[in-house]
Amino acid sequence: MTAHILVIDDDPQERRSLKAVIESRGHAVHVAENDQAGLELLRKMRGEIDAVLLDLKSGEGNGLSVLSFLDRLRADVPVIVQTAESGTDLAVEAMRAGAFDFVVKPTSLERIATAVSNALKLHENDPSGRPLKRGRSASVAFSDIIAASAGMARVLELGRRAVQSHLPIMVEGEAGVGKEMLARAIHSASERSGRPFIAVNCAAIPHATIEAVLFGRNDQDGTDEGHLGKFKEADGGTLFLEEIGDLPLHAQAKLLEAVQKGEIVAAGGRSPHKVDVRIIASTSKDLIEEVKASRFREDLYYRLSVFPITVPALRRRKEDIVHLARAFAERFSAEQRLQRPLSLGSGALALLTAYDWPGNVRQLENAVFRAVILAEGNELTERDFPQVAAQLPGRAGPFATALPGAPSSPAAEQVSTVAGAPFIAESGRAPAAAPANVAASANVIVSTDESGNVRKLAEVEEELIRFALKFYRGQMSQVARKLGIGRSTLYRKLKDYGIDPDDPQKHAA
Ligand SMILES: Nc1ncnc2c1ncn2[C@@H]1O[C@H](COP(=O)(O)OP(=O)(O)OP(=O)(O)O)[C@@H](O)[C@H]1O
Repeated sequence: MTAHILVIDDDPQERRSLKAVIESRGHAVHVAENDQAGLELLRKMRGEIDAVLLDLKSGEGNGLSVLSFLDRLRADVPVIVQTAESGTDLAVEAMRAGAFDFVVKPTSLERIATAVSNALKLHENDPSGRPLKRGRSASVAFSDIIAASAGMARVLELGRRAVQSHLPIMVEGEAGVGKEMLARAIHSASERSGRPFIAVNCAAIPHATIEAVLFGRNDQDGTDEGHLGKFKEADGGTLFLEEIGDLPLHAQAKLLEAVQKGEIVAAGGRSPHKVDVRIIASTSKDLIEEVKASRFREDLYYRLSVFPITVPALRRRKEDIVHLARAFAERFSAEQRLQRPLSLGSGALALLTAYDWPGNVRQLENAVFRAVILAEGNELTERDFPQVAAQLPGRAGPFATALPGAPSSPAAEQVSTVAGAPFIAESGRAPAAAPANVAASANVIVSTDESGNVRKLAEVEEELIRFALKFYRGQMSQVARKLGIGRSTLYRKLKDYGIDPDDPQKHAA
């Protein structure tokens, strides 16, 4: 089948070469010389482009504008970014923003052709939605929410309690933490479950039309059925107002009235209509700050935040990562009709746990999805998560060759076999979840002494600080940040333990 590939590159020579190599694989190529022209083509050919190959230095927007455009569009198009060695930071940013893959120039045309084939493979396997924002089933039960950490157990407890009440709920948390999933679970467990759950992303609707979208619009002959408005659509059910902090002030005033009186007035109309809607709002912004800056009405804030639930970022509940990754691997294996679900090797699990996941559960879900689609064996290994490996400092993994800008050092070499995170092991043996080679590595912190007793906290702390100094090559602010302590505390501890930051392995005489 001929696929349509859009190449965005400002260098005419590069465009010609890329066009030739992609066409030689039987695909049709469309070229654009900058982001703007690329966006235009995407708009015109919406639905027809199967993958985008984007040079990150194209145009003024540094290519990232195309990614945010795709994001806004929730377009079903994998994007492969190309960048020069000096632009690898940008490439990593792009991966976070949802790019499918990246290649660092100079690279072989073969590597690019393979990246395109992989992207098409992914696209073919999931034509329903862009991997970054996968669709979710309408009905979500609390039992579908994977929660192994104490933080998430608390969220579920609050969620279950919220089911019983009729109060508005405010779900707070970074993008991708699972706010909508929680809102859906609350709806499904409530007596409103037989009625609609309507989600509206306030950040995605132009200010000029938001009132009509929410409250409907009256045409001259009465209410236009085509513009019922989300409140009416949700009547008897739940209205999920995503990114409520982005609601413009004029719509906030109308929303306040709706919440206070249970009545709405359609845009252009005068008479109020009764509605019975439970509101669940969500925000990734600090709404108190928005109130202080007069961008959000204080009275509305208090009305909506009667029952606040904060979903913690994934990096603050790392215990969930392994469980989530396994569940996603199982789900995607079943979706791909694999004979047996793909398992996750201990190296892969350690890698996934070491990473901070700025895009939270959604990013993890996409990483596992990509890995399942492209996997060749029965088990997912570190090699199946090259983007994650590339973003861990001091890591020389399979990706190091593709990412010349990645940090490398003797420390990096030493930790490369153990996925970037120190394991806490019992004396003399590696933990079950750790790779077999972990015990032999410098990346193990032993938790018991030779007589089998738990070691002193101070000893373990000293060892961890020495490890972190080596791992981050003596970059004190990074070491302090990663250890979760202030710089002055770090300096004090160095002094207490007699650690020389320039030679952390040297023991004081
Ligand atoms: N605890 C969880 N268990 C299983 N899947 C989860 C969990 N949390 C999130 N997900 C999945 O992660 C993805 C992102 O979740 P969701 O859309 O609910 O996040 P969000 O916080 O509403 O994101 P955004 O603010 O960007 O819209 C979804 O596909 C969801 O199914």
